[in-house]
Amino acid sequence: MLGVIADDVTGASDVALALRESGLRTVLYFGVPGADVAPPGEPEAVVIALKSRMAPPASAVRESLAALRRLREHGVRQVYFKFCSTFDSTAQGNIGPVLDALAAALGAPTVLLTPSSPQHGRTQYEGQLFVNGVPLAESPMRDHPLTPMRDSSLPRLLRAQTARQVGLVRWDTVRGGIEALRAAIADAAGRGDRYLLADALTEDDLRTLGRVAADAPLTAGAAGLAGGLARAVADEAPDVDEDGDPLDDWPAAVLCGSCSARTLEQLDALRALGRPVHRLDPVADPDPAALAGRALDWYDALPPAAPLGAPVFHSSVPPAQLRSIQQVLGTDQAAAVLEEATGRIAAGLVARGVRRVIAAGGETSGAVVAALGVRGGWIGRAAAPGVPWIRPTSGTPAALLLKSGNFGGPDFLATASAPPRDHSTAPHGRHLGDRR
Ligand SMILES: Nc1ncnc2c1ncn2[C@@H]1O[C@H](COP(=O)(O)OP(=O)(O)OP(=O)(O)O)[C@@H](O)[C@H]1O
Ligand SMILES: O=C(O)[C@@H](O)C(=O)CO
Repeated sequence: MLGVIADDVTGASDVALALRESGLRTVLYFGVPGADVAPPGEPEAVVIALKSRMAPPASAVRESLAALRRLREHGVRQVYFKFCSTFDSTAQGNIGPVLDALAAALGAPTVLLTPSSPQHGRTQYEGQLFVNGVPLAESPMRDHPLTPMRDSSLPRLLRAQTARQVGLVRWDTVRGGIEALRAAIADAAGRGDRYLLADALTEDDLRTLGRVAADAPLTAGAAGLAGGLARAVADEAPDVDEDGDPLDDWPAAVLCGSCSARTLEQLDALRALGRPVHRLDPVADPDPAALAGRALDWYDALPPAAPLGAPVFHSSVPPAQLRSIQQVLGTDQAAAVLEEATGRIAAGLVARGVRRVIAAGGETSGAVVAALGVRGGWIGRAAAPGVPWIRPTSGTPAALLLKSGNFGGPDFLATASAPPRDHSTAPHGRHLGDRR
């Protein structure tokens, strides 16, 4: 069984989908499951979603080691550490410190890793990370609210976070095939390299890397290499788990905390459709309970049977406006207020009958999952690459769609939250009663 430790919840659903699509029966947990929780069915992969990306390094390490212990108790011998395909992290971590701790605990002499995820437009070449062909530091990630990425060199980024030796596996070596790659890894290990950042431009490259890492105790990266690894170890055609799929007529709501360029575009598409949109302004109302209360009052006042479509709650603003809000409240305080308010809104919406909760942003989704008390879920159909519907096994009757900030096309949120085709259903479900 393959065990995955993911540093945020949208990343966890992204990697869980990649594993499922590569043929492994996959179960997803939010947070480290209790010792008494046995995985349902007979999964071939277990993903544990942490919310450790932005945590202080010491607690990210503690949480990751707790996840590792639980995975080992479930019989996992091979571990994948899932971090963001845009290497979201600070100079202190948490990718380096978590890798150091996992590698030590698993006795992994060298660790192969890459954030490359071509299906999401992320590629690594000569150690540089590209986002849709643009160097990371020139992509919209340079304006990320919590982890602005201002360097595209992966070796430099990782070296700032670990004392261990970082090496590079160049693309021509990867293209040279399995044997050349194995020899290059052995050479690098002989030179003392502990982390090997592997160039990868295509799914084929990731499959080659996956085959070489198929027996390694620890591998790391984004969903791309996890898929390559899964394809190397899976021996059956992909299974499809219908249990994760919500019905199209379940009342939906959209909650956006991501300020990514793509999420802003998706919000514009929702506005263009005339969807009811409510903005959360943490400066006007820095008390999360009051901010959430006002949002739910707005929802309660919407005309129940008008075909307005799913309501949208968001705090997403363009970079300049974001900076001025952060200057007033402080970055962490603004995020904390908004995340708590968003969680409260999600819980209030589910209590009012919403059964499809669509959240944009990893931290935001983490807050939603925590507020709904969801501990685990089955992976359903993909609404977009890397974005599966999740059917929780506990905590809420609602299906969840947890979208990484940058994922999905411009119409993704509109399509995913589309009202049922026949408009006889109430737009946000207060007449629908209990579903399925
Ligand atoms: N108007 C705002 N002012 C200040 N902070 C905000 C504002 N809107 C959102 N935020 C915060 O910015 C952070 C956005 O991070 P989040 O992980 O949710 O999105 P993302 O980084 O775009 O997504 P991903 O991690 O999936 O790529 C959250 O902590 C959110 O609360
Ligand atoms: O790898 C990615 O880009 C995503 O799965 C993610 O982690 C965003 O938070």
